[in-house]
Amino acid sequence: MRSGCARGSGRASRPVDRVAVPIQTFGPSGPTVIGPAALLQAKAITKRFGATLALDALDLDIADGEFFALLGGSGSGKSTLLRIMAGFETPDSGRLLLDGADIAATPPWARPVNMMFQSYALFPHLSVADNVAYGLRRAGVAKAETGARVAAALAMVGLAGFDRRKPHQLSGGQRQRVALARSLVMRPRLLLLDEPLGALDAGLRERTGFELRALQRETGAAFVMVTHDQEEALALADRVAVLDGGRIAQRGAPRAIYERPASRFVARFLGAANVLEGRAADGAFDSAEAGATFTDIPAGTVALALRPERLRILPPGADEPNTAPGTVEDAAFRGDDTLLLIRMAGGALLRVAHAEEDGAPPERGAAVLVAWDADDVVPLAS
Ligand SMILES: Nc1ncnc2c1ncn2[C@@H]1O[C@H](COP(=O)(O)OP(=O)(O)OP(=O)(O)O)[C@@H](O)[C@H]1O
Repeated sequence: MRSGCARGSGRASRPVDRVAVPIQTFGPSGPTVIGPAALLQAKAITKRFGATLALDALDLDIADGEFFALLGGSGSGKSTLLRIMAGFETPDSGRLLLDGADIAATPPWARPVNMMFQSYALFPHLSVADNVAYGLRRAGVAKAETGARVAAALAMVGLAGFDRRKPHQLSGGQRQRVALARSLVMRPRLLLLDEPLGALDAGLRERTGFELRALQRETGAAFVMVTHDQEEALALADRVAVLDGGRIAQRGAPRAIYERPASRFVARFLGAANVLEGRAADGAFDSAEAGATFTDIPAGTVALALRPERLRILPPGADEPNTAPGTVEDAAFRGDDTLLLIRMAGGALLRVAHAEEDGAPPERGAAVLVAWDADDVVPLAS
C-alpha cells in the first residue's frame, strides 16, 4: 500500500471518560464487539429496493469512540447502511440497537447521530454561522449557548472568523469544514460521513484526512465513514468493513485485513494482490498458472494471495527456494517503485512492485525469477 495518511497511535489525547475498550470475540466472520462499549449494533439488516437486494442480513457493531470505515465498490450497499443508521431509510427486516435499545422507531433528529452528506447540503442563503447554528436553533438551544457552541465548532475546524461568509464565498475544502462544524456542533455520539474527502483534490484530501482523525480523537465521538477508496479507509480507520453485494466480506483492523485477506474479493480489492488459482491437496497447493507448488497450506484453501510489494526479482538461475520463472512483460515507473508485470511460465500475470533501493529494475523482455517468502503466501478460503 502506498498511502498518504499515516496512522497515529493517537489514543493518548482522547478524554479519559470516552476511551473505547471494545471487548471482542473472534468468530468465523471476524471480531465481534460484545462488551458494553458497543454503541451501535446492526443485526441481520435486510433492505430491498424492488428487485435489488441492497443489504443482505447484515450484522455490524460500532464501538463507542472508534473510527470505522465502510469500504466497498459502487452499489455494494454502503450508503444504504449509512442512511439506515441515520434513520433516513427503514430496513425491511433486522434490528438497529443503540446502547442496546432498539431505535427503529426513533426519527433521525431524535437520534444522537448526525450525518455529513457528500454534497455537504449547506443552505446557500445562510451565512456560515447560521448554517452551523441551524440544528441548535431547531432544537431550541438558548441564544447565548448557541453562539458559544457555533464559535467553538468553527474554531475546531479552523474557520474562526468566517462566520459571516456565505457558502459560495468559500473554497470546496472550507465548505466541507462548515459541514463538519454543523455536524460536530450537535455533539453527536455517532457521526456518519458519506465520502467525506470525495470532493477534495489530492493534497487537500491528505491534510483533511489527518484533521478528521484529530477531530475524532478530540470529540470522542464514533465516526463511521463511507468510502470506495481503500487507501483512505486503511489510513484513517481503527476498523474497516469491506462490503460486497450487501454483505460484509471481511472486517477488522486495517493491517489485519490488508495482510490477511480472507477471500479472493478482499485480496483484489485491497491493494490489488496477485491471486493464484490452483489445487490444494495433502497440505500443498499446486498452481499450474504460476508454475509453482506451495507447501504448508491449510485445508480448505481455494486460492493464494501474494502482495506485489512482497515479491522479489532475482536473476535467472539464482539458487533460492520459493521461486518461479517468468518474463518481464511491462514496467511502469511510479516514483518510489516500479510496477513490473511478469508473465509466469505457467501463464499467470503477476504484479511485482520493485523498490528503488533494490536497484535498477529488469528490462522489458528479460527472463527473471520471481521469489517470495513462505510467510507472505496468504491462503484464501473463498
Ligand atoms: N432509492 C433507491 N431506489 C432503488 N434502488 C436503490 C436506491 N438506493 C440504492 N439503490 C440500489 O441499492 C444498491 C446499493 O446502493 P448504495 O447506494 O447503498 O451503494 P453504495 O455502495 O453506496 O454505492 P456508491 O458507492 O455508488 O454510492 C444499488 O444497487 C443501488 O442501485
